Amino acid sequence: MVLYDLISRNIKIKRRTFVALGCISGLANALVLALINNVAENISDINRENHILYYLVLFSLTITIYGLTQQRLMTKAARTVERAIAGLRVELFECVRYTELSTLEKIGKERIFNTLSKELQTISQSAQLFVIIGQSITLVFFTSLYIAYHSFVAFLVISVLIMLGASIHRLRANEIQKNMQLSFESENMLIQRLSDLLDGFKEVKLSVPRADDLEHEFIADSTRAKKAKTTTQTLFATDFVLSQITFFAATGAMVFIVPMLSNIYTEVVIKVTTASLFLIGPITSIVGGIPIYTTATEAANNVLALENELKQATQRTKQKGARGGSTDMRAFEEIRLEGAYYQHNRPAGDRPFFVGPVDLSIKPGQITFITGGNGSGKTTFIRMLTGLYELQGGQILLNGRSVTSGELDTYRSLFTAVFSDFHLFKQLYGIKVSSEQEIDDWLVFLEMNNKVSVENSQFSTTDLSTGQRKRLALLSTILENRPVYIFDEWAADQDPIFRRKFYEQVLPKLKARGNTVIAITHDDAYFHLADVHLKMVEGQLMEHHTVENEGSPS
Ligand SMILES: Nc1ncnc2c1ncn2[C@@H]1O[C@H](COP(=O)(O)OP(=O)(O)OP(=O)(O)O)[C@@H](O)[C@H]1O
Repeated sequence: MVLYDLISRNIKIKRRTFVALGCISGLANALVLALINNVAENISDINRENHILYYLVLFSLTITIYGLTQQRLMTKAARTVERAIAGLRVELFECVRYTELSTLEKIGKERIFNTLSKELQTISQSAQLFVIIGQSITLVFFTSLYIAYHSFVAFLVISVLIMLGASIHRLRANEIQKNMQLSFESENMLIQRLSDLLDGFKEVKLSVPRADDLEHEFIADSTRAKKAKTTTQTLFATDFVLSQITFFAATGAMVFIVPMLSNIYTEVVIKVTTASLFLIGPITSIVGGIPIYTTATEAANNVLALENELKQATQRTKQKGARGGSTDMRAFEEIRLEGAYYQHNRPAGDRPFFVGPVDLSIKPGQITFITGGNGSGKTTFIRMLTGLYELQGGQILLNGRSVTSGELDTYRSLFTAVFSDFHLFKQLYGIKVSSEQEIDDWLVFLEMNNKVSVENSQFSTTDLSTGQRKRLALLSTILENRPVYIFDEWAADQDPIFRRKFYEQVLPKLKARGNTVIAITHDDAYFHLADVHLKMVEGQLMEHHTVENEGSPS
């Protein structure tokens, strides 16, 4: 049911149309049986009375009706499921988009990739199965009616045995579900190992022990996935065989048991036996479809679980209706942190790392440098300041007014950043450029005009050195023209000449434009260019003294 609920959540399923088409197709299918039985039984009479053409036309008509309704049913089901999947995909994308960074870090990108690709695909592949199972159930229903019409005892016997077969699967549903969950988790790990291999390809190529170890872990995860899947498939295979045996028992019962329980004629025995044999197709479809249905149900559970986790963090922001992108923040008078605090929880036994409490005031047009040792908390602090991490204590005041969690999206649109682990978007998403000339001028200024051009809001290439890619990331932020610029060790990958240009020309240009700059840097040769110089030591902002007597952290 969870699968049906997920699919029908956002789209209106025309249940009546499906039921009507299913009934017509199932009935047509059962009629084929009745016709064949009838013609076989009365073939000599039919031939004598020249009625064979009549039956042939009826037979052709029945299979035509079956073909048309079945085709329509399958197309409709595929369309419905694909529409639902398309909606779900966008919904999940939106959930990820609106979720908080800390939630994303907790969930892990492997699970998101796996759910958005494989799990949705599994659900999509189950579309035709719904039709086949639904239609098979209809067929079993009509054939059972046909049997009941000829012998109620035969109907009872076959019903009991079919129910017995169905209950075999239910008995082991929990074990199947447990193994499926195990294989989903192992597959998430496999994606992580594969990312390690691809993202860290160079490092892996350089170290045989690392490559061996990685492969060893990959094989272990793969074996775990294989075991879980094999166990599931074995359970399904056993179920299938047991169900088939039950079914053969039902057919056998038609000739061995039913005549003993009731006084029926030979031709009735033949009819109910033929009918029960006719059930083999639909029952095989139903039993054979159970693994796909169960896999799809499990996939639906995984989609829902991920969505719930994402929504818990997202709902609050969305409900309050704040959307950063739609608000154009061009100016601020002061950003003030009061007692700002954030704590990273770490595995049991490890001491949590916290930054704060931080008290700080940032004024427009100020250039602030932040220095500090590795792991001292600079990046965490920047994430707190920019609203990427929601504060666990204290508050952010924008122009004297406290920023609520619902306003974080709007608040975040004050900032643009090139992080140390920056991502260069090939397309300039969400950036409106006033003129092509502006881009060309900046490309010349950043000494990138001979390497890259921008056409249709896209960089002609991003296959560049890290330093060059960083210059393009810088260009993107410049074109965004947000009030506050964050640079996390931006100049670290630049040659000395461009490094100088960054500190002595880019930063002053931004300042002249009225932009505020907060840069994490260790380039002590340029410390004198900062208005404010802060130092992070073990999560505490220290030695925050002014450099040129302009602006000071409070
Ligand atoms: N997502 C996280 N979960 C748990 N701990 C984290 C997380 N991110 C950072 N930390 C821990 O917080 C501490 C501070 O990390 P942070 O990245 O803020 O330091 P940093 O000063 O920017 O370091 P670096 O100069 O090396 O980039 C580190 O000890 C790190 O292990």
